[in-house]
Amino acid sequence: MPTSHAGRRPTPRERLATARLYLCTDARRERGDLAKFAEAALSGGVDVIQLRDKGSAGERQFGRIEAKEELAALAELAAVCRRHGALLAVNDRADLALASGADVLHLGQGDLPVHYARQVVGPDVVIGRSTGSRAQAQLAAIEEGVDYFATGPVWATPTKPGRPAASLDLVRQVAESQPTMPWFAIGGIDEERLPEVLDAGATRIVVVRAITEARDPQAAARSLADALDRNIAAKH
Ligand SMILES: Cc1ncc(COP(=O)(O)OP(=O)(O)O)c(N)n1
Ligand SMILES: Cc1nc(C(=O)O)sc1CCOP(=O)(O)O
Ligand SMILES: [Mg+2]
Repeated sequence: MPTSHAGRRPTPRERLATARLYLCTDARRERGDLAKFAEAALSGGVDVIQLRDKGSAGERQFGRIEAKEELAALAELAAVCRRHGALLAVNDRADLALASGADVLHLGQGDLPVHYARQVVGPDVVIGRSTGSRAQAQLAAIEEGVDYFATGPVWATPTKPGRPAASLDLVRQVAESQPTMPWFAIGGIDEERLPEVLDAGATRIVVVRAITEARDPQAAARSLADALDRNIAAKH
């Protein structure tokens, strides 16, 4: 547990300030190995883990996760995150962020407006925003109550079907606008493509398949985290 902030546990916002690798995962209902998977990903260097379970079309089909099951999965993740000093994020639902004691609530463009979400989760929970264009990113960067934003999809991705690629140009534009809040590139990013994202000016990324579908999630997270660290070190 990091205790560099005058011996006390750093706040979610303080931990966000240094976060560079953000993972979204489903509840792994098919495999039943959520805690083990999260342990591997966090050991590999993931800073933020978001539960994002919209259902799956695997061998056994799962619909979108229900609230009670989502809370149980969040409790499993919370225990692992606590051990690693990592941030736990809830997707879409302010009520579940409050109920689970999560550190982060991530809101899309169609989700609850931020000022209502803030009333539900309180002042200390980090709130993130999805953006898919330069205009949305510019708004999010100054939106009251928002602590970080994600921008993409950089490449079209089966994880978010039907969403056309925003391209590396969006990453370049956002980087050039020098937002003062943390921002992450998302969508189609893996170890192979990471150098292009970093060249375009991102220093933080969100991934799904690059870790959830890796044969060795810990090694996959480690490779991404190391590359992000090298990039940050080269900029100083
Ligand atoms: C960190 C992060 N960034 C973007 C998203 C996408 O959010 P949204 O646009 O609301 O889409 P869904 O994930 O809800 O399908 C995210 N979840 N997390
Ligand atoms: C959940 C999500 N949101 C996106 C956005 O652009 O807002 S792209 C995305 C999926 C990213 O998955 P992968 O790393 O497997 O490509
Ligand atoms: Mg959403």
